[in-house]
Amino acid sequence: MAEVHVKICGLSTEATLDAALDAGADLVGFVHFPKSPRHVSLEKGRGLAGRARGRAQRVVLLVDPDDVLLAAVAETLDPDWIQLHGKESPQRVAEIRARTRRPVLKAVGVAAAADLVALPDYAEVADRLLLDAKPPPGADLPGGNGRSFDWDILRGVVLPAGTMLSGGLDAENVGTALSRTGLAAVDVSSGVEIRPGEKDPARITAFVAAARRRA
Ligand SMILES: O=C(O)c1ccccc1NCC(=O)[C@H](O)[C@H](O)COP(=O)(O)O
Repeated sequence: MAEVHVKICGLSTEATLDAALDAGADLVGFVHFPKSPRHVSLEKGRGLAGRARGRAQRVVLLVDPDDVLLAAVAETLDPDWIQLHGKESPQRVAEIRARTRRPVLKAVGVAAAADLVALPDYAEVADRLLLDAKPPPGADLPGGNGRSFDWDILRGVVLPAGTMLSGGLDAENVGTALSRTGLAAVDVSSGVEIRPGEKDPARITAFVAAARRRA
């Protein structure tokens, strides 16, 4: 059985980035979205992304970025992936991928089976999909809310290889989530934090170990 791919998202300090790298995370995510408690400036992101180079795939997380920001992010952080967590259309995803010449991880919000209808169009243009719990109405953040969706919605659904499961995961439930969905890649933010924006090295280590154990 292929090893589970683990992404730790919303890293904003050298110490917690090092914890994720030492734990063996495959991808590390840096949020550039000022409303987020995990937001990092482009300069801070440059330092973190540089620190992780060669040790994990570096993902910069953007929400409905314009072309000016995209150019600045590509130049400053030189990310391995761009994660799009906003309302980007499939056409915009294709544009961003072409413009930045970086692989794109497109987040799709899931609350009900109807939300899966959009997946084939995004799968056509994005390099990977990330299935996250749809934010509650009026939420400040499009992601990073520590909420999960009903994983049984995915039962019997054929998903592209590499599709990541996200939303409300932690060391306690990630094994069950992997077993129930059959996916082989997970992403976490809140579930490895002491409080919003403050990652806990011990929880990061525990999450990676639990994901690798599966259920
Ligand atoms: O993490 C954030 O603060 C964030 C802000 C704006 C857009 C997306 C954001 N996070 C995206 C992620 O990839 C999270 O890891 C994902 O939504 C899961 O979050 P959580 O449920 O807290 O584990």
